[in-house]
Amino acid sequence: MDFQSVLQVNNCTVKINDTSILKDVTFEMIPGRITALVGHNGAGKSTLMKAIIGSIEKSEGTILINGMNQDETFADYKYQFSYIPEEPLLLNELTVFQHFQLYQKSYDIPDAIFAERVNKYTELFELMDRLDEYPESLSKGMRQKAQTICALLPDVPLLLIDEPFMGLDVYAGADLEKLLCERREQGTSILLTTHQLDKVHDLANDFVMLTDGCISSLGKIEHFEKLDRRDSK
Ligand SMILES: Nc1ncnc2c1ncn2[C@@H]1O[C@H](COP(=O)(O)OP(=O)(O)OP(=O)(O)O)[C@@H](O)[C@H]1O
Repeated sequence: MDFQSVLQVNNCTVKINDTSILKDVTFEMIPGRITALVGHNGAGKSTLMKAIIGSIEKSEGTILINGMNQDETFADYKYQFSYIPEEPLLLNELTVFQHFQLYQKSYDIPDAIFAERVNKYTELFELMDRLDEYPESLSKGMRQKAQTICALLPDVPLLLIDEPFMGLDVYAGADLEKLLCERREQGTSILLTTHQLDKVHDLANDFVMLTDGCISSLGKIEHFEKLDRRDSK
């Protein structure tokens, strides 16, 4: 086992209704880098994200974060990552601030760090005046911002982000980009999906390309630049 990898996905197959959506997927991420998961619509990117967070069952393979096996130590495994889904998954009965508190409790975030990050991120994403509101009164972009802040509150080794810039205005997108770079400098590894190839080039160190549920290529971002761009749409 290679403990230098923050994420190891080994020979993963995921089936939905007997159809293989992911087929024998194997790749790893080394710490402190941003990896872009790219591929056309329906290639299996979100399914792979869901397999990593454990919300979809694999039929074969293993997934390890920091050497912790998803199938053996799930309680510890889940503290190794936070996840921003493509569509915000907020709870109707909790206010924005209560969502933040839920993350504080789940990840044992010390009060001082929690207060500092809530202030910093809500100011940055202009949610300061929305803390006591429920998700239904927020716009989609605001819900996405609240969800993004939740995932950025803990210090986790691995951040998983499905379409991070979807629904964010250009200012919020640029702020998020800066925050992700800041986190990478602090040693966090980030796996993100995006169709925005300019972002892939600006942000990522590595790429993994999925084609029809299989990895069709992977490597350093410099090599992605040499690929035919039509392959990644
Ligand atoms: N719950 C489901 N039931 C049946 N098929 C599904 C289900 N979820 C995903 N699929 C199928 O799995 C394949 C991969 O879907 P997935 O959402 O992972 O792709 P994606 O690469 O994230 O696409 P996009 O870029 O459009 O977000 C698609 O063919 C999709 O129809």
